Amino acid sequence: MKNIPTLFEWAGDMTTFETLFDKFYDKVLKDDLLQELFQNLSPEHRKHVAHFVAEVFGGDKLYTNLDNGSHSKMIGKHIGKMLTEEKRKRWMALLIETADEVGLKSDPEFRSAFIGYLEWGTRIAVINSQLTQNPMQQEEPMPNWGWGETKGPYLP
Ligand code: HEM
Repeated sequence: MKNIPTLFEWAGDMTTFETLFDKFYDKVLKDDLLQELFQNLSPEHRKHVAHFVAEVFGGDKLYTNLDNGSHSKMIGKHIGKMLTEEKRKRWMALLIETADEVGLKSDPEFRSAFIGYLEWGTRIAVINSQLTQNPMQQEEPMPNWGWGETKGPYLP
């Protein structure tokens, strides 16, 4: 395959990501374990997370350019939150459930990369949430996530 699409292109467009996180945070706000953590956040929170993940997957840089975010700012949001493994697992479970419900691409290659990123990102969030100061420099670049070992999209 000559032009390998980014994970963002393979998944769809910005609406794909915004819909995924919109439905996800609807669930989070009804969840016994996670509700408290998220109940006072602004309505923009879900859009920011959608933009962040879309940008990491190779989409337009809306988190950086529209939301005035950066990798360091995102890391900073988790500092001191004292997230637990139980909460991380619930966050993952609800997002994967939502992905199926909204019909996010479900081919093995895409889901492998998607889950790989979520495992990485959520575990880092838990680690950083135990800290009292942000360890990341402001100028650190955003992460880029690709297809990984599967090397590309599913080809029938
Ligand atoms: C891949 C994993 C994750 C990504 C990409 C991510 C992304 C983000 C981003 C971009 C923000 C900032 C939103 C804004 O600017 O409004 C944020 C904030 C937040 N995240 Fe995460 N997050 C992840 C995992 C988690 C997990 C596992 C939890 C909890 C179980 C969590 C809890 C929070 C909370 C509570 C905030 C808001 C903090 C505040 O503004 O007071 N995150 N996250």
